Amino acid sequence: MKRSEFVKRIFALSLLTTTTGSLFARIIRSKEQTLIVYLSRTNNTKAIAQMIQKELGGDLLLLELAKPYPEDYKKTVDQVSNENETGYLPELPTKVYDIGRYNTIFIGYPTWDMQLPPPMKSFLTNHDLRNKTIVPFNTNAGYGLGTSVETIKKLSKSSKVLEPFKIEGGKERDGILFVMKGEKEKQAQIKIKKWLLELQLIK
Ligand SMILES: Cc1cc2nc3c(=O)[nH]c(=O)nc-3n(C[C@H](O)[C@H](O)[C@H](O)COP(=O)(O)O)c2cc1C
Repeated sequence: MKRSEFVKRIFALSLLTTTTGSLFARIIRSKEQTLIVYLSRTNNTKAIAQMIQKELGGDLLLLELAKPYPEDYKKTVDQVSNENETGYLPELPTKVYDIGRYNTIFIGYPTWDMQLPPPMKSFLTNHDLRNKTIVPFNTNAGYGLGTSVETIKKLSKSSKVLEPFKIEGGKERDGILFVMKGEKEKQAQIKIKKWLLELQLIK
């Protein structure tokens, strides 16, 4: 890597800091004006985020939590349900200070409680997403997107929200965790390509 390119990359990374001052969010690659931000507990949504990045490029950002959810599924379900009822927005250690440089922001999440997960509500609330193109993508246990896209539209103000991608992922309730491998992974790759073509984000 040339020195100038290295400096440019470090600069891009340094624009992402945590509120505690420690570096950095997990940016895998710094390129273009696309940000792919995702929340993932059992890595299905993460796999989809990585497939999108492979097709399109862009910066990949895992949404981390100041206080992670319990490992226990049932306890997590109860906590999420409570947060949804009270409108509690969990604290995120990460803020993307240079959000202005991105035109297109992919928002990836699992369906939780038939809603947008509270941490993603926090992310959308904490960032100025006016006049962006927002592209939702989702994995779920077979029950679909719930109210998540309506919530994204509400929280991203005047941004244009494109047609979401959704695919069946894990079923943690039944002990089925990561499924994006083998034939399922291939199907997902084909489905993502078709979706991005339809959105005219790739040619
Ligand atoms: C707290 C919690 C709540 C969930 N609620 C739903 C739901 O309401 N509907 C649904 O289809 N799947 C639900 N799921 C299943 C996840 O959406 C599904 O397993 C998804 O693929 C997980 O993505 P991940 O591997 O990226 O974490 C829930 C999972 C968790 C952990």
